Amino acid sequence: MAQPQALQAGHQLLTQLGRQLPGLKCSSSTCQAGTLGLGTSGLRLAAAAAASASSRALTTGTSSGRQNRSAIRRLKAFLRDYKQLSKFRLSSLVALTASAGFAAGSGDSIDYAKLAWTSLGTLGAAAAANTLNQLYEVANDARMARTCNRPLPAGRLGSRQALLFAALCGVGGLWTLAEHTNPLTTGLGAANIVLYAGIYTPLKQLSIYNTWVGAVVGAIPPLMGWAAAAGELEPGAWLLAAALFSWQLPHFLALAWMCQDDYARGGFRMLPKFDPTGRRTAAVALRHCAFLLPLGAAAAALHVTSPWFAGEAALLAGAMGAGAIAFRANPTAASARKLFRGSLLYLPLLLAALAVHRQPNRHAVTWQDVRREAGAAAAGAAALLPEPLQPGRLWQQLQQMQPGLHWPQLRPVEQRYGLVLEQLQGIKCPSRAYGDSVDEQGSCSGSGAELLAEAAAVAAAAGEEPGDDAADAGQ
Ligand SMILES: CC(C)=CCC/C(C)=C/CC/C(C)=C/COP(=O)(O)OP(=O)(O)O
Repeated sequence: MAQPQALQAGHQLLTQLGRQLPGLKCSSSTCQAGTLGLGTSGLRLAAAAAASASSRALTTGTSSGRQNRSAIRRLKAFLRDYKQLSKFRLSSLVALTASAGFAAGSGDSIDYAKLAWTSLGTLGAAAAANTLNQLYEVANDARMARTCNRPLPAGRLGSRQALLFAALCGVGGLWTLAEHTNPLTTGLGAANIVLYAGIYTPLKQLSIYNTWVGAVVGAIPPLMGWAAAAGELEPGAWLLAAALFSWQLPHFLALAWMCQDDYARGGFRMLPKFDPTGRRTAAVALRHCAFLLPLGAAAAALHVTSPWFAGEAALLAGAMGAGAIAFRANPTAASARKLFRGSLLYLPLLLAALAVHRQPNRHAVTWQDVRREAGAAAAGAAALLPEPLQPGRLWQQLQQMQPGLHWPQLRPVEQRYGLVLEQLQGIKCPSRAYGDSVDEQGSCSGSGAELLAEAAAVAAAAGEEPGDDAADAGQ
């Protein structure tokens, strides 16, 4: 019994140590054990306990059990390092904002498989960007208590491993987006890696405006999600991006205020360093909380959400704004921490409210929807339509929209519908392809479902009057 207990004690101490490392406070000045509240003697004690536990295990334990445990420990440490390299929590939050964009940009139904691919691709791209960011900042991170235990400055991973990981995540993420979404989404993902790793990251050491550029980086993932769902960027997408932009300023400025000495040690130029009274920092944070107040009303006005969201979003922004007001009145580490924590609550709550009150995007009919419905309609039509089928009114409308289309002289009718749909794939706005209502400017409205219902009605009419081409033509 003594052996497992001894092992457990050693393991617990090491685990405790491991847990405390990522929780370093940014106010400490070094990355040594003293900052952990354990002290170097505590560290030695932990190491001694672990060593004594393992030596006892050596004498009494079975070697295979020991090997298994040590292999599991190594695997866990390995995974933990790569998780840190990807800034997994931040990358997951980024993927979540892309999912929110996808849901908001979707039509009547959400294509969950595509949503999952979009989130996964975004996660890969964000992990690549975060790894490149850490590769650039090894020396800076080593000087900061908040970041010195990251795998690169701590020496647990080398730059070649990190570069390979960045390449794998980046290529994998962008390939996933290219394969499962569209060029717009993939292009935004690629551009965002360049913006974050190539522009924002060096700018952190050059100008306080890095925070604003970083806010643009954080605003792009919801655009990616929307683009993946709808194939284009509509006003609702820009509204979501604006929300993410404004949210990041109070969030990152509060963090920069709390950790200002640490950032200065790292060589980063953050606004608080040049703002000893905190008035400018607080004013920017407060201004962006104010920008968030009417966000929900704008979303409701654009039919992105129901009007309920207007009230809820205003309440959430008001609560975060109260934190910013308190910070402005008394810019201390404590009031900055409150604002920071408030911002951490704000975003998931806002996204949850958006998901609950989302309204279908009338402009977005996914090709999955169209194909599914067309398949069903075509199957029904095949049973009813007389042969040969002549191009009817619907077809004429489609040709007006897209003059290059040709009528496939093929039977049976399912194939014909299938081929027409194949040709329509290239059209940017699927509902426009259906020609339900297209205004002078070429803006599209209506939905594929409406036209398919019309197709089914025409098919049914043709079935009632076999051979009557006029019915098919809808004339
Ligand atoms: C699709 C894609 C490429 C998305 C990228 C999204 C992304 C990485 C957003 C993060 C935005 C941001 C300013 C983080 C802070 O970085 P920091 O360098 O200040 O953080 P640190 O101080 O913890 O290193």
